[in-house]
Amino acid sequence: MESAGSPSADAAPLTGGDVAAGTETATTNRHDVAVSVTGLSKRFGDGPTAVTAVDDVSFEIETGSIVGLLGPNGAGKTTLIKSILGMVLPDAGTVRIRGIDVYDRPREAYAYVDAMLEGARNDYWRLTVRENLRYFATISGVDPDSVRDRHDRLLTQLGLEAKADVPVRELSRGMKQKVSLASVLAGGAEVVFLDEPTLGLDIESSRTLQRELRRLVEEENLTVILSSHDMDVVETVCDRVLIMSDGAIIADDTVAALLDGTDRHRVQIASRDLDAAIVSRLEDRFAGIRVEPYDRGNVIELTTDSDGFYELFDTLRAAGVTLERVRTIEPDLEDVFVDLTAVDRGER
Ligand SMILES: Nc1ncnc2c1ncn2[C@@H]1O[C@H](COP(=O)(O)OP(=O)(O)OP(=O)(O)O)[C@@H](O)[C@H]1O
Repeated sequence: MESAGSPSADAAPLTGGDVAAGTETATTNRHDVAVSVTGLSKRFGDGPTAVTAVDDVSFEIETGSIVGLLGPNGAGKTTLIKSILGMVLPDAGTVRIRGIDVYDRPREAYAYVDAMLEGARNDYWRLTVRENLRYFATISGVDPDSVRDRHDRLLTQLGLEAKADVPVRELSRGMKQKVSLASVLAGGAEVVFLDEPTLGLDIESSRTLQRELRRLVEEENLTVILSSHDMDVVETVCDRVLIMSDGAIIADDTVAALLDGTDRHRVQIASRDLDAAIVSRLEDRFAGIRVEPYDRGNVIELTTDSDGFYELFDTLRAAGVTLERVRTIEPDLEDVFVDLTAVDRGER
């Protein structure tokens, strides 16, 4: 594992110190910003096959908030998170955690941070659940006896109380996932990175976990950076969303603003006149259309922009289709995501 603490000599110089003065006063005043990333770039390889995984990315994350990181496969999310965590050495850029430059003062900066990557972390399967929490508190530099109340609360909130003294290897996958999350939170980290935290959890466990995250953010000022392909989780739990595409951040806003700003409209239309020929014409024009039988006709559901919306109704009118049932459906984060990433790839 590469470490931010020992940048290799051939790495391009980092721009540490450009953003804040680095004085104690500047550092203290910046504590409302938990994470600050400036001009971060990372390329893999050389020549024509080189990939720019992270391309001059800058953002700040406010203390006591949950920020979702979304993007299609290969967008650069993992590279970005690993660069912030010092597991990948970026070619350029600055990362500060609570005002402390992670490349200049890694020990201090990362003292506040913990992470769960790829949906899990290395819990010790032979140790019990509680022993794991004590172990991870200890390696975070915290006396486990001093955070016993926190551990009790985590065990209760995550439904692990009855399993506290059971070795982790005997637990179900979902339970292990919860132990992973509890371990990340066990040492009192103030900033946590969670990659796919709800992967493999049943709906109930996923909701419990989401509630617990919100509680920790609201009551304990925890800061969470969460990446997930589950849009429902992101929409429900995040204060703000960063959407990445091709190494760049193409949207950075609250969930509400992203939903308000989207030109995506989802509509469901049922008619006995929607026969196979018309459905086929619509399928040629609108990608991702859903079709189900309805009486002698069909019910169709599709998502499109304003122009597509007008075109749809013009087509139906021209074909003499009687609209028996029309239902518009509020766009969700998935619609916004598809819209923005399609525009970025030049597909719309
Ligand atoms: N170690 C590496 N060596 C070479 N290329 C890499 C390496 N790690 C990532 N990449 C490339 O960098 C780009 C971004 O990858 P990254 O894993 O950061 O994306 P991601 O958004 O996390 O994707 P996913 O959602 O699939 O996990 C991809 O083109 C990937 O192939």
